[in-house]
Amino acid sequence: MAAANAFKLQIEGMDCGSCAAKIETAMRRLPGVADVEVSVSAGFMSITVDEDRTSRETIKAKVDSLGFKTLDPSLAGPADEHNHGAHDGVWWTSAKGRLVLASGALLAVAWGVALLEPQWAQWPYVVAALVALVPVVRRAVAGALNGTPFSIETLMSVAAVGAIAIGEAPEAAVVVFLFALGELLEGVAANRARAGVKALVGLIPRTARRLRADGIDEVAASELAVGDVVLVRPGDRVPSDGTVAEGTSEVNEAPITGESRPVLKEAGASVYAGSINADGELHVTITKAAADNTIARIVHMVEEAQGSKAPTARFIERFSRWYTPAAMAFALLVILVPPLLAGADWQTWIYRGLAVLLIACPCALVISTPAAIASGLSSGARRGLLIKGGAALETLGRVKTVAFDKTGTLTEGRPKVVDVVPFDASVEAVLAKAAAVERSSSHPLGAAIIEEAERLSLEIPRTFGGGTATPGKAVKARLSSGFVSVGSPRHASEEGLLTDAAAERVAALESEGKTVVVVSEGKRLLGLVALKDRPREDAKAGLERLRSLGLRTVMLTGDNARAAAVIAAELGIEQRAELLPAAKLDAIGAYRNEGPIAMIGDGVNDAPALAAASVGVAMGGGTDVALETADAALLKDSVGGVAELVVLSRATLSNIWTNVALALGLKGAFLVATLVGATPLWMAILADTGATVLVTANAIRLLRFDPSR
Ligand SMILES: Nc1ncnc2c1ncn2[C@@H]1O[C@H](COP(=O)(O)OP(=O)(O)OP(=O)(O)O)[C@@H](O)[C@H]1O
Ligand SMILES: [Zn+2]
Repeated sequence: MAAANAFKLQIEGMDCGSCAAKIETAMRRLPGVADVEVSVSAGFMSITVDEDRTSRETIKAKVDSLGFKTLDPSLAGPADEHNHGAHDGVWWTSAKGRLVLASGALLAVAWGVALLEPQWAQWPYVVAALVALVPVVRRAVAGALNGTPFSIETLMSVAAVGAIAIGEAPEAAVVVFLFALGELLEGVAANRARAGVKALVGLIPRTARRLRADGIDEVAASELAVGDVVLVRPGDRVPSDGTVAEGTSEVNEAPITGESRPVLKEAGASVYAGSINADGELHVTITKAAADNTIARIVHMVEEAQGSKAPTARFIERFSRWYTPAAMAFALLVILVPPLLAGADWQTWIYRGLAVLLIACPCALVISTPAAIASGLSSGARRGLLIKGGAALETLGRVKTVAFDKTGTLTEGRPKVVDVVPFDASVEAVLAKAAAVERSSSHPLGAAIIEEAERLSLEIPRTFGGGTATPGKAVKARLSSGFVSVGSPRHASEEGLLTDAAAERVAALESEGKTVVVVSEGKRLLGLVALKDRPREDAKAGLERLRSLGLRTVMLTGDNARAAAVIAAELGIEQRAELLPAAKLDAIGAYRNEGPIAMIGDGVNDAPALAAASVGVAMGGGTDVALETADAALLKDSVGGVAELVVLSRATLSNIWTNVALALGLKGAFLVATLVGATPLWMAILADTGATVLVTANAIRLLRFDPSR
């Protein structure tokens, strides 16, 4: 069976960003490899390969031969089982850590020998340099054999061997030690970011109290099955996603939404694994197995997102591909030109050329972007701002216009019936027939009508065959008395159903900010139902903050123009109303021509609009739809979260540029200093290792960044 298989390998030891390119190049040279993507920040490789042509073992052996270590996540157990990746142990237990220790110790010994017996000192330094150099040279050779001759390791090997050759062994030893130290540090930012998100899973309790007919079992939370009922006492964390079967309590959902404000939960409400039950006892019916819990999926999504490369990261990777050979060529010129053309001293210029090689090392530059993005995504996830990749994050940071859907986004999405105006039927008949038709619709207006009919204990008639909905217009179904349609006044007047008197009533209701639907049977107008939705509590403040960020805000709605104008005026936002679904897409397209646009919707009936925008953001407290549909999701129901998303994305972008400037600036300064002979070799490596430290520290700052201020 010839099967192209896609699988993932966890890879340990990828700290310098160019490692990814090196592995990808080597993989593409293997037979049967269709697709490969390596993520340094997430520490894994996704590969699609025909396993008849190249086996999984060969692939692993190949990756290992390049100087990394592979772990098979499918062998390591499910993702939530403390599969904390390679870097969880203390640093000195890792291969890189041990190398740093060994190389540092040898360096110290050599230094001691130099103090006591200066004439012997050269040799201990050579040993110290070679020991730390062996793994580097091995990786350089493996890279060269697999299609990446110009790697960071090549730069390093040439520089160190060259230094030993010209009798500068002490400097060579310090340089390889600092290089090893830099490599150890390079993973720190990404690891901190990864650990920050993983910690969320740690909030799920390990055990649960499962209710049985005759008592309570204490079971592992991972063993809970859908349908089990568990007891959650005050102070306990919810062990798995579920719905409240019994009891009332305030629950803190901070692990999901990032907002530690108690939410009242009653029978029927959903609760999420990891949230804390504050005051009452709850019986919760489990609806998700451990691996499908919302919080586990969020962590998984963030890890995937950290793995996908942002455009800037791709650019820098491509850049470093020609950068390294160019740097080597430049170093060669530095060595050759002054002695040959100006008769300068060879020893001096070889020394300076080698320093140029070290300065040219691109590690700091290569990690500048992924380190910042990993931190930014992680920081967001812990505040209920879920961004599904570096590309979405970059777009969010550049957005010019923010468009909002009205229902369920700017408003609470729970409209209430406020007036029923009967024409050719009783109030009860209008509501009951409308409710019957709306049963086949998922529209919030429909839900409100059904709720009102039920509140009045009306008998809702039966329908024959399903209903048919015309999105943005109406929904229709057949009752025993005939075809009943519930729809927008505009649709009704197109159908010639609206009398002048009715149209006047509609206009009057609409200018009070209400949404009116027309209920008709055949060609007979039965009546009108007016509904009203409330703006979200923080809608006004949230929009103001967006405008203070220099963004244009606009509300796009299918609702009537009068009601839209009333709400828009209240919130202070531009509006476009009576947009049929296709017209919404056109409007988004038009804004998009002027610059990147973000569309915010509830993800339920506006998925096409979210997809049409430069970046789609779904808002809806941890619902599945919100999680799956868009490029980003707000896990808290707040308009203010949109501004936080933009602020966080902008901060991440500027963090990236600070990193790039730090890396390039430091290199530039060292380059000048070296050419005029002011920098010794061992200091030249600081141009890269030092920059790596600065870049890492700067990226980590994002983890503590608070976008709500
Ligand atoms: N199931 C339905 N029942 C009654 N009226 C409907 C239904 N579906 C659509 N309509 C009518 O069409 C209009 C536009 O609907 P549409 O779904 O496009 O917008 P919306 O969801 O109400 O508002 P927004 O676009 O802000 O989310 C509604 O205001 C209503 O008058
Ligand atoms: Zn480097």
